[in-house]
Amino acid sequence: MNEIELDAHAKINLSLDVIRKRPDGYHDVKMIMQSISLADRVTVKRGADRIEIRANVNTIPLDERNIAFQAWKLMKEKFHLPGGVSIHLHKEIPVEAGLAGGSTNAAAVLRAVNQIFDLGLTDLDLAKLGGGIGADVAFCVLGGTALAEGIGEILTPLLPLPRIWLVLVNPGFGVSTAEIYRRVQVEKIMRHPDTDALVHAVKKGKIAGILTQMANVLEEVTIPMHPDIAEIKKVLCQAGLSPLMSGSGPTVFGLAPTQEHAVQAAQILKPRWKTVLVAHTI
Ligand SMILES: C[C@@](CO)(OP(=O)(O)O)[C@H](O)COP(=O)(O)OP(=O)(O)OC[C@H]1O[C@@H](n2ccc(N)nc2=O)[C@H](O)[C@@H]1O
Ligand SMILES: Nc1ncnc2c1ncn2[C@@H]1O[C@H](COP(=O)(O)OP(=O)(O)O)[C@@H](O)[C@H]1O
Repeated sequence: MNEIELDAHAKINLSLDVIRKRPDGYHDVKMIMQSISLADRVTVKRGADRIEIRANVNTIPLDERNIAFQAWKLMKEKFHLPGGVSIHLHKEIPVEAGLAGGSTNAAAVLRAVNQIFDLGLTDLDLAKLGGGIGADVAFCVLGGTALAEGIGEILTPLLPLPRIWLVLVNPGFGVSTAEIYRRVQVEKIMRHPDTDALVHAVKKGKIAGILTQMANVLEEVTIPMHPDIAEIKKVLCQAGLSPLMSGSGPTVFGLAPTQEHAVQAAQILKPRWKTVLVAHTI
């Protein structure tokens, strides 16, 4: 096999708690992660002795700063792979959006290289390798619903949820994850999510329990910097959806009772915000 094309799914955080700042500057977190249907299309092709990255957008770097490049470099060095690859990223996931757009591209490259070079690695092997590239990469390899701890790389898979429809609203500007974590003051966090209660609700597939427990402590940092996010949450609430900021933001997702409800709410929101998408949990 010389070429492989994969869907690289985005994630949302049904909850996000920051526990402490670590001596290495990273933060220990506790989050419930959920893969969603929104996806980039990643094509990896075996090629001459170099790496080439192309994309359908001009908002991401196409050199060694691209996390897909780092994923290939890791695999090439670790497994002494011959030659190079050409990678095409068809981005559908907004950039710097809190949806793990970069991490999921890296995860797709790990999976594709494993198949193209017939390395025989398991998803768990790949997730472990991914943890060395970025905090969210391990989850993006495994996908589904999971409790993430450590810096995000220690994963406990949870039972898949029934399909939940959602509306994603992205205001059209990016947020730097590093900057948001730099500004977090753990001792000043007002409301920590009850992660155990949320895990329980997820295990029971109780959507009502999930809705009441969803919380993201990074909202306390990102929203004062970008009040647009509070406005999006308000409008989603008025449309009958349960809203939460994903990751470090700025994308807000709203859980809808039905697909029709999500589609109708999205129609109302579309004229106002740069990107409004209907998706579902997978
Ligand atoms: C906030 C979350 C929630 O899922 O997602 P996004 O908003 O990025 O999608 C993640 O914790 C983001 O994970 P990811 O985006 O992979 O982080 P990385 O590239 O490894 O780190 C970017 C920077 O964020 C900070 N960082 C990241 C993760 C973490 N647990 N503690 C941190 O302090 C570090 O300063 C790091 O240099
Ligand atoms: N393949 C990629 N796709 C998206 N962003 C990338 C990629 N490679 C590197 N980046 C960089 O990663 C940073 C975070 O982007 P992204 O992963 O989309 O956001 P988030 O961490 O909020 O989910 C941005 O500065 C972006 O330029």
